[in-house]
Formats: sequence, structure tokens, C-alpha cells
Amino acid sequence: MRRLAAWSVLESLPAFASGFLLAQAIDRGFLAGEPLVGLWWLAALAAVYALGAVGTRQIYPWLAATVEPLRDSLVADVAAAALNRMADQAGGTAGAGVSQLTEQVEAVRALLGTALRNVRQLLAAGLAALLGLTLLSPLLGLVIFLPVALALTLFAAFLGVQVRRYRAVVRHAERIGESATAIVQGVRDVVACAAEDRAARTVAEAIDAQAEALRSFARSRLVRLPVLALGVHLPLLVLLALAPYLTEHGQLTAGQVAGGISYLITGLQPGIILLVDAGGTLLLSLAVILGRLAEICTGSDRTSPATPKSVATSYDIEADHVTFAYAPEAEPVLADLSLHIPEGTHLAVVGPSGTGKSTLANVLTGLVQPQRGGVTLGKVPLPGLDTAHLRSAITLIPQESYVFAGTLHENLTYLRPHATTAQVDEAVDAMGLTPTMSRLGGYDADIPPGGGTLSHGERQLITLARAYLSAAPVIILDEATSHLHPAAEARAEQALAGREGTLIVIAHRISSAQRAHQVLLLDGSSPLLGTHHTLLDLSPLYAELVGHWQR
Ligand SMILES: Nc1ncnc2c1ncn2[C@@H]1O[C@H](COP(=O)(O)OP(=O)(O)OP(=O)(O)O)[C@@H](O)[C@H]1O
Repeated sequence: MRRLAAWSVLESLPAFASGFLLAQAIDRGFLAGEPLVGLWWLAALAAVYALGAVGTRQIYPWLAATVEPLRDSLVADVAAAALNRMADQAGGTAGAGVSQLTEQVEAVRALLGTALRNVRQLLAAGLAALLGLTLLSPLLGLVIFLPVALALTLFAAFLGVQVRRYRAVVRHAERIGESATAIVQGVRDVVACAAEDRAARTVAEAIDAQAEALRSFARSRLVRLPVLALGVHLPLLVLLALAPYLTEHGQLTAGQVAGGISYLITGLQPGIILLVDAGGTLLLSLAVILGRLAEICTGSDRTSPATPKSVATSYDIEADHVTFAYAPEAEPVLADLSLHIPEGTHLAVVGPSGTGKSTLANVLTGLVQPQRGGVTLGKVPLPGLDTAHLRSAITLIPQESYVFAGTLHENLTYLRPHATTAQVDEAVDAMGLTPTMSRLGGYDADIPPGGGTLSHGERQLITLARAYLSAAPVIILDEATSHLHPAAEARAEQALAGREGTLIVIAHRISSAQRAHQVLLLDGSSPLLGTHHTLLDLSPLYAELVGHWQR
């Protein structure tokens, strides 16, 4: 940087000397009736330009020597930070993240190269011109310096606002990329769940936010107008307005006026215009991208410090005084519910419609958070568990079967993509899915969007086989057998209960409760837990439900 600065002095020599030499050529040569002398001064000016060119030539190696090592160390820091942070995130796409960041480093390299080449050159020329002007005529120097200083102060005062607003633009652009990437990666799930509109809304919101951020940034750029008026137009106007008076009173010669105009037009004005226009956006981009990279390297871009999440080592489920309502003013669906489900239990949940059975499944899975009380898995509160771990520990199968466009094999192994053929065969056999598989033409049979010709029962069997195949120690079926006939339901439930681990069945038929070790009766007020037989004795509501089911 020091060498760059030193060669910049030589490079800006023409800007410093041009007005003075031009003034000499006019005053001592052409206006004094000595054209040859005038030409000599102009020849001196040409020589100074040649010297300046030597300075420019010497700048280039030092430009590269400044920019390239900076780029190398930035790439190393940023890639290391990105890889570290993605190693912390399960399922992080390190490759994409690092390539996006190294692109930003390339942008820094290009911007810094341009800034050091052009902005430095014109700013040095502007400064040299101002200095030359002051030496040529201290009075002119002062008169020009005042509006220029005012313009630069105004520019500097608004630079912070511009940087903040430009940073918001960059952040919103990143958000568009993130939300679009998430949707593209999960497009199969988006289509299978008919969530296209919601996905489109998510991206649209990010795009609207960026448009607003761009408008706000554009408004902050309006400050360039008064800056250009003060720094570029006013000095020339002042010089031209004062020139007749000052020359008449012997304060300035005609050559000095011409020299002063030359300083303004060839030195000062281009410097200020570039600083405000191209240089402004260039320096802003540089500041914002470097700031982003620094945040990534220091980890300060995360909204909250990453607290290490736990994993459960056992799978007892404990609900402790859980109260949950769908809205603050709504009646709680679950009120002060406490429940212990030891690992390995087969529990059936029964109750009239609307008493909160599905809600309980969502609370136990951590999909919704209770307003009071909490749920633990293996003594770890659900919010403290690593999300990926929680999702792989508890498989929730809802009544609406999630079958997506893909092969039958892909649908079966959705929760265990690396299952062996023997494991898949076992799951298919256990769920009684073999006839369906034969009908479809084997594991490679394509299932079209929406499930094609699959019956509701077949779809449910596919999702049940998927749950059977998953390594989840806890499976929750939320009326997931509602389309199966009783024998098929019994076969599937018994197979799932025979796996190691916990099975919670939100019962669709009384037979589900009869098969379970424990039955939880939800009736909207005081839940009851017992066996099928104890509840029959204890609870008229349960007896009524059983009677209703058996009719
Ligand atoms: N997303 C929601 N927003 C607001 N209220 C909801 C929501 N989901 C469920 N509810 C309400 O919460 C109550 C319990 O619903 P839930 O689906 O948990 O009951 P359920 O016992 O599973 O019913 P069913 O046997 O009919 O499936 C109902 O009154 C229901 O209308």
C-alpha cells in the first residue's frame, strides 16, 4: 500500500502541475507575445504527463501484490468459517455455502482492484488539483475549497445510512436465495402437500422485502444531487463569476483563470463525480460484502448464539402439567395434562371427537409448544433437543397419507433412505403390502403425483411400512389406519407394536385400545389412564365409546 501511495504521487503529478503550467504558457508565452515560450511550457506539461504515465505503469504490479494476497487470505478464512459452521448444522449444504461465499470473495477482489485502480487514481488527481490550485492562487484555492469541503462532508455524513440500507439489500437478496433454495430442495414435499401457494408466498415475501429495501436505498442515494451541485457545479460557477472582477483588480491573471478552470475540469470534478457515483456504489458494495464476510468469519451473523442442542439417550416420554390452547384467548384443548409413557409402551389414545387427541400427538412430537408445562424425551425437554434428532426419534403418521411422486421404493424408504432390500422386504411383508407391490409391478414402480390408482388403504399401508422401516424409537399413529379393514389394521398395529420402542396409537376402533398396554381417555376435562378393562369399569364415557364402536 505504501508503494502504491508513492507511485500515486508520481501518477498525479500532471493533475498537480497542469493548471500551473497552462497558466505560465498563457501568461508568459501566448499573451506576452512569446508563442515559443508558451510552447516550451506546454512541452513541459507534456513531459509531466509522460512522467505520470511512468507512475501509472509502476502502479500495476503493486495493485496485484495488494489485492491477490488479500483475496487468498479471505478465501482461506471464509471457507474455514463456513465449513466449521456447516459442520455444526446437520444436513448443511457445505458445498453450496462455500461456493456462494467464495463468489463474494471474488467480488471483493474485483471491487478492491477497481477501487484501487480507478477511485484511487481519480481521488489522488482531485487532491493534487486542489493543492495545485491553492499554490496557483491561494484565494482561488480557498473559494473552491469551501463548497468542495461542504460537499464531501455531506457525502460522508450520509455514507453510514447508505451502507446500512445497502446491507439490508444484500441481506434480503440472500434471504431470497435461501428461501428459494429450501423450496427447490424440498420441491417433492411441497408438491405432495399441495403447498405450492404457500411456497410461492414465502419467496414473494422475500422479494417484496428486497424491493422495499432497494427503494429505501435508492432514496438514500438522492444525496448525490446536492453533493454534485456543491462539489462540481458550484466551484466552476464561482470561479467564472469571480474571474472578471479578480482579473480587473489584478488579483488573477487570465492564465491563472484558465489554469484554475483546468484544475477544476480535469482534476477535481472527475474525482468528485467518480467518488459520488461509481466510487460510491463500489465502496458501498465493498464495505457491505466485507462486513458480511467478517460476520460469517466471526459467527456474529447468527441472530442468537448457537446453543449446543442435546440428543436423548433414552425414550421415556413425560408430559408435565401441559396446557395448550390454539390462541391466547381460546379455551385450552389440553389443560394441565401430566402423562408418563415409559419407553416400550404400547399406548392407545381414545376420546370423543375434538377432545385434543391430534393436538396431544403434536405436543408430544414437539410440533407445537405448550403455553404452560413441557414435554421431555429421555428427560430432555423437547425444545432443548437437536431438531434432526427429535425428528428421527419420533415418527408421526397422520391420517392423511403422505405419498409423493417417485418410485414405490423411494416412498417406502423415505425415513430410512439406506435401508437394505431385506429390511424393505420385511416391512412390506409385515404390513401386508406384498399384493399391492405385485399389482404395481415391484419396488421400481412409479407412483404419480397424488398417488395415482392407489386406494386410500394402500396409501396408508405405504406410510405404515415407512414408519416400520424407520429407525424411530417412538411411533405415533394419528388415526393412520382409518382406511384399513379391521384385519389389516390389526396386522399392521401388531407388527408395529412388535418392533422395539414405543407405539402410541390414536385409536380409530376399539380393537386398537384392546390391543394396547395402556389406554388414555381424553374427555376434555380430566384425562384418565388405565387398561381397557380398568377404564371400562371406571369410566362411563369409555364404556359409552366402546358401545358406540361395537355397534
Ligand atoms: N390448528 C388449529 N387451530 C385452531 N383450533 C384447532 C386447530 N387444530 C385443532 N383445533 C381445535 O382443537 C380442538 C381439538 O382438536 P384435535 O384435532 O386435537 O381433536 P381430536 O380429538 O384429534 O379430534 P378428532 O377425533 O375429530 O380427530 C378442536 O376443537 C379443534 O377444532
